[in-house]
Amino acid sequence: MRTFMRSVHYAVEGIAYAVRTQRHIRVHLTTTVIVCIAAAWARLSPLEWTALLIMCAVVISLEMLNTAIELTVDRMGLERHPLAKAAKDVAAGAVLLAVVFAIVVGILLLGPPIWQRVFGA
Ligand SMILES: Nc1ncnc2c1ncn2[C@@H]1O[C@H](COP(=O)(O)OP(=O)(O)OP(=O)(O)O)[C@@H](O)[C@H]1O
Repeated sequence: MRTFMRSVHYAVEGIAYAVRTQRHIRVHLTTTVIVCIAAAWARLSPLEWTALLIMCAVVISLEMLNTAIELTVDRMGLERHPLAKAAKDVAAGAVLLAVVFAIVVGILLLGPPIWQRVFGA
């Protein structure tokens, strides 16, 4: 149990570090809060909430892994290298893909109910 609590403690330290140092993670967290307010206002079903929350979690988690990869690459050496570039670019690409899919899911789920409530059509 002590080992588990220590692991949780280190994980929370990791989350705090990411939030403190990474502007993109703060942007994703703010977006998640806005999406949750919109989902509550649009009265989404539990299944729709699940899809939205999964997408938010995927984006934030991938952004944190992207940060971990950037830190690891920089720790190995700050000189320019094509493999360092590829590692960082692939990690950034993973975040971008997740963000694009999250936007599509958000529009599909939030678009129609918000449109209906705003324009009554
Ligand atoms: N050591 C390196 N060798 C070659 N190219 C690199 C290296 N470090 C960074 N790059 C290139 O510069 C880009 C930006 O890298 P950087 O480490 O500044 O991350 P970032 O995109 O600014 O991330 P963040 O804003 O989240 O800190 C990388 O995607 C990569 O293309």
